[in-house]
Amino acid sequence: MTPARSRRPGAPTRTERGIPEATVARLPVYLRALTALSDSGIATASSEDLATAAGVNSAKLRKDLSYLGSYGTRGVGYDVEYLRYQIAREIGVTQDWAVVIVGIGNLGHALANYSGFGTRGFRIVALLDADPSLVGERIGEMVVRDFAELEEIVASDRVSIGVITTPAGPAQEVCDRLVAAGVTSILNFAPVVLSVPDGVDIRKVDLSIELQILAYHEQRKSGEAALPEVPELPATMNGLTDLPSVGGGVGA
Ligand SMILES: NC(=O)c1ccc[n+]([C@@H]2O[C@H](COP(=O)([O-])OP(=O)(O)OC[C@H]3O[C@@H](n4cnc5c(N)ncnc54)[C@H](O)[C@@H]3O)[C@@H](O)[C@H]2O)c1
Repeated sequence: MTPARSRRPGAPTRTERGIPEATVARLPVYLRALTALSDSGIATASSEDLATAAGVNSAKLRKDLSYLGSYGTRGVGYDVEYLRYQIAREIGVTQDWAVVIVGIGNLGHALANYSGFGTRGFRIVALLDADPSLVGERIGEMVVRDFAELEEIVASDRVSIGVITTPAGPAQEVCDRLVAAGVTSILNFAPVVLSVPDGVDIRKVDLSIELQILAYHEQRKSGEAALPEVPELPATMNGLTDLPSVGGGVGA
C-alpha cells in the first residue's frame, strides 16, 4: 500500500512538478526582467545582473532557476532568450490564454485599456458588465458586452481565465457563473474571499494589503532610525518579505 503523503510542517507548498509555490510566484518577475534585457539587446546575463533586474537576491534566483533545471554557464551566465523560453513554458505563457473581465467600472476600464497583456500571452476576448447603460460602450478596440452572454463567450473562445472587477456584493455570484461556464482560473480584485470548487485556481489582488506590508517596512525603517536597539522580529513577520508582489500577479 502506498503511504499517504503528508507535508512536513513549515515545508514550502509545492506544485505537482515539485516547484515551491513561492518560486512559481517569482517566475513572472524573472520573465519580465528577461524580456526587458532581451528588448535591450542583451544576450547573456549573470545571475547578479538578472537578480538586480528582478529585484531579488542572486542566491534566491539561482535556487529558483535550478528548479527549472537551469544553472547557467560558469563565467558566462544565463542565455537570456533560452531562459525566457524556459520560464514562459513553465508558466504556460508560450500559448495564448483567453481572458474575460467582468465588471467594467473604474478598474475594469483601466485593465481594458492596458495594452501589456497581449505581449505576455493573455488575450482579452470580452469585457462584460451587467449594467445596460455600459453595454455597447467602446473601449479601445473592444465593446462592452452583456454579462448574460458569458456562457456563450466562454464556450466559443475557450476562455480559461476570468478577472472579477465587480463590487464585493455580486463577486461570489459572478465567480459561480464563471466556474459553471467552464472558467478554471480566477483573478479576483473584489475585497471578498471567494469560494471555488477543487480544480479552480483563484488569486486575489489586494492593493491595500500590499500597502500595509509597505507600511510595516516603513515603520520598521523609521523605528530602526529612532531606536538603536530594536528587538528581533519573529521569523513569521520577517517572512512577509517573501510575499509575491501585486505587480507580478496582474502582470502590470
Ligand atoms: N484589489 C485592489 O487592489 C482594488 C483596487 C481598487 C478597487 N478594487 C475593487 O475592484 C472592484 C471594482 O472597483 P471599481 O472602482 O471599478 O468599481 P465600479 O463600481 O466602478 O465598477 C464595478 C462594475 O461592476 C459591474 N457589476 C456589478 N454587479 C455586476 C454583476 N453581477 N455582473 C457583472 N457586472 C457587475 C457594475 O455595473 C460596474 O460597472 C471593487 O470590488 C473594488 O473594491 C480593488
